[in-house]
Amino acid sequence: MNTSSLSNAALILEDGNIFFGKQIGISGETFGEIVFNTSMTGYQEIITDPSYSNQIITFTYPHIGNVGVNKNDCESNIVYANGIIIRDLSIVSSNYRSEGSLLTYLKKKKIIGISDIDTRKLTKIIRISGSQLGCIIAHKKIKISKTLQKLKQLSHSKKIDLVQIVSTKTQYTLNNKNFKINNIPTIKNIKKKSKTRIVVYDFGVKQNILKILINQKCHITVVPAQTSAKEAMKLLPNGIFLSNGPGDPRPCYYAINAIKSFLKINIPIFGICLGHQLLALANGAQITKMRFGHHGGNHPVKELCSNKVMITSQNHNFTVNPIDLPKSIEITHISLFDKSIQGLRIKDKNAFSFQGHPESSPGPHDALSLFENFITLVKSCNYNIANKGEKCQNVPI
Ligand SMILES: NC(=O)CC[C@H](N)C(=O)O
Repeated sequence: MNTSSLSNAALILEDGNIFFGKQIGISGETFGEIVFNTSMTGYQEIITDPSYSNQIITFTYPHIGNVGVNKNDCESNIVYANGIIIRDLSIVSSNYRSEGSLLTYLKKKKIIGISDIDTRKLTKIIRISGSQLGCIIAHKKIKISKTLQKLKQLSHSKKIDLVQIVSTKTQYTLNNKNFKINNIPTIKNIKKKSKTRIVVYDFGVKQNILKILINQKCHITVVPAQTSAKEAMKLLPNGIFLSNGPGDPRPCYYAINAIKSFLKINIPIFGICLGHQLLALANGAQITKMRFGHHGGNHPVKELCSNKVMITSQNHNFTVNPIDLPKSIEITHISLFDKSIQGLRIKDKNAFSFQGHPESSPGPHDALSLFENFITLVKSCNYNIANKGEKCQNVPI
């Protein structure tokens, strides 16, 4: 198909809408679920967040690339997003921390993107129709009917468990030598005496979560998503952290089983985003897909016990269904945008979770105190802490 001389790329949506624009990144074709992110800053953290695996991100903020890219702002070494869609790519990277341009970075990471399209119009389409699949074609041979056919096939294909793809394949430990820890908000009220042993379930964990835990003097062991509770308990953890991650949490039966075991022995648990959804599933709640999800840095969330409102960073397409919520679950936070569940606590257990991103990166730090709550809970439970002369003992699971 012949497009205008300025266009060398197209975005084709499942519903037949087509946008012509300019290729950014490498040439080729890429498919994925189109989501829009409303953050005004933090494009590098967003594209490297493993939770965006298999998705194509539209940035509603019109100028992307202004501050370039740098090593420290990556949420992983891989760009997990399947593609990016922007209005204007900045040709100048103007920031003292910049180590290169976004364009060069996209090419290096072999990412396909499109610029110079009406992202406001695209966002309105997604808001009305709900999430849909799309394809960026970044070469001259744009074959619309063939692409539409492939999009139809994809929308009917079996959903894959993305967590197993992005999770670490091997267990590893971390300390503060592993990170150049700067720009990490410090939580003030934590006593930094003894190391707290945390097992982090990596469902697609963001680096900033690990940095914050390490900054709180935690000794961290990151384990693959499929690690059984028995294996994890051999590490004598004082607490379990359930990370964020991509896709639908419902196929992650292995993690749901492990969480059920952790709940039985009542070890402290904190879950973020996908981790929150898995904790809910382990307690018998239902998960549903949202119309177009929450992706942005300005989502108001109310803590129900205090009526305090915090502005939070969010990135999710699924949510805990409030209908027929099991009695064991207490809702602790709700979204002031759509009243969806944003936080929960398991009654009579040392387990709680948050749907948004208290680690931010990018986004506001209002919910950071949830990490403080976790560390305080872990310290007060003394799980796997030996008294003088005793050895740590695990409760058999
Ligand atoms: N950031 C996340 O952990 C996302 C969780 C889940 N994949 C969702 O889209 O709802």
